[in-house]
Amino acid sequence: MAPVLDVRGLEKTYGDVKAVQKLTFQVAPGEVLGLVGPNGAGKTTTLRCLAGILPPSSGRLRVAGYDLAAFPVEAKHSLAFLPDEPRLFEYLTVWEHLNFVARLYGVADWEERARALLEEMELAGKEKALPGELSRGMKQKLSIACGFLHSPRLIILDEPLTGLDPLAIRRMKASLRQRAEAGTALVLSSHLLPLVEELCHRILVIAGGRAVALGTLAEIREQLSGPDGSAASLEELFIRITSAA
Ligand SMILES: Nc1ncnc2c1ncn2[C@@H]1O[C@H](COP(=O)(O)OP(=O)(O)OP(=O)(O)O)[C@@H](O)[C@H]1O
Repeated sequence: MAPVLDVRGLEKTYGDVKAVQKLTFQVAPGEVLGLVGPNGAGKTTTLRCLAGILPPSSGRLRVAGYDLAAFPVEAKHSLAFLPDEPRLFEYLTVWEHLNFVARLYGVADWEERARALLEEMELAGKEKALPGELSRGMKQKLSIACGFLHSPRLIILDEPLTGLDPLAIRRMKASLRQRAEAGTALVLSSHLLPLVEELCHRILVIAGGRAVALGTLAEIREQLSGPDGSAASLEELFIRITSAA
């Protein structure tokens, strides 16, 4: 099956800082890839490049078969990027946000979808609220609803559960799982390693901008810990890998 996301030799430098170096990986339809690494490892930079927000210094990115540099509109139409800090329009209500996103992406049956998403995100009844009247978690949920509205083939999430309460976390995990089961590819970055362990099919560990491990948790365990580490948690492996790197 053709990958939804194909990353070849991605590099990003800021002046003298090599934030991301030679990253190559693919994400298949229905697959959830977890991106983990210590502070400053290059996770946000990688996600911003994948979303077409930051131009890479070198390398090639394809989303749903479209080269992100050559066909940015088509590639971006196929993805949603959900940053860790929800970015909303101060003077648009919840409903107007969804309407605006629907018009940007040309979603014909948006009202029906928007209603279902507001139910899913527990925002029903908040249609007329402005962002200033929403809690931090509600803003996060609205941002996620906007990202899901055009049914993207690739969803990129930076720390998706920040600010959500325990019940909302459980629901969000179920929402992400459902979308993956329906064939959406997901890339999520998080420091919450139990979440990554629970949701992700494969894990990419980066440190100092470089990939230091890529595979299923079982494969990473086998590569790194040898026979004695067969039960090592992702947290233990993470500490071993990133200390060595
Ligand atoms: N706009 C920028 N200008 C210069 N350097 C930057 C910029 N953004 C990030 N960097 C540098 O790039 C490197 C990677 O940063 P990045 O934010 O991608 O890391 P991260 O893995 O997301 O970290 P964290 O877990 O702390 O969020 C760091 O050395 C950081 O200082």
